[in-house]
Amino acid sequence: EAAAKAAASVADTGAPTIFDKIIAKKIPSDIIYEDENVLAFRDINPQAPVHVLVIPKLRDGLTTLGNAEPRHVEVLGQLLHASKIVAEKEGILDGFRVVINNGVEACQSVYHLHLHVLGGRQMKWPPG
Ligand SMILES: CCNS(=O)(=O)OC[C@H]1O[C@@H](n2cnc3c(N)ncnc32)[C@H](O)[C@@H]1O
Repeated sequence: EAAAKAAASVADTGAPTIFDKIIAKKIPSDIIYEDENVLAFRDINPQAPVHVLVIPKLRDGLTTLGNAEPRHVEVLGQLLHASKIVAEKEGILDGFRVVINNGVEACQSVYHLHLHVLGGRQMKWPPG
């Protein structure tokens, strides 16, 4: 438990994640939006009719939001703006949720920062 938590907060070891393969177009993905800095693609295990992941193309230490530094402010804004574009494209601008899972207790499983854009159904609150 403690070890897992420590691991989750460890700075970027540079170890590739599955998202590196998606960015490099080495494995297939259903891309919804892409620009110079950001990539958005459908989640492989959707938790809602619309479930899209929004990631920075350059990780640069951004394994988790908890590892964000002042140098990341611009890309953090780009990720949020891209999330809005995804919601617009998916027709869920009037009802969507943006989720960042940070660390083991938040069920983070891929250590490359990503925003979940979820929608297309009535959401519940509080989240589980
Ligand atoms: C439990 C949340 N854990 S998480 O917040 O870390 O989210 C990781 C997300 O990546 C998704 N994922 C993993 N591999 C792929 C892939 N190859 N293509 C698209 N999405 C993927 C998972 O379904 C999961 O929702």
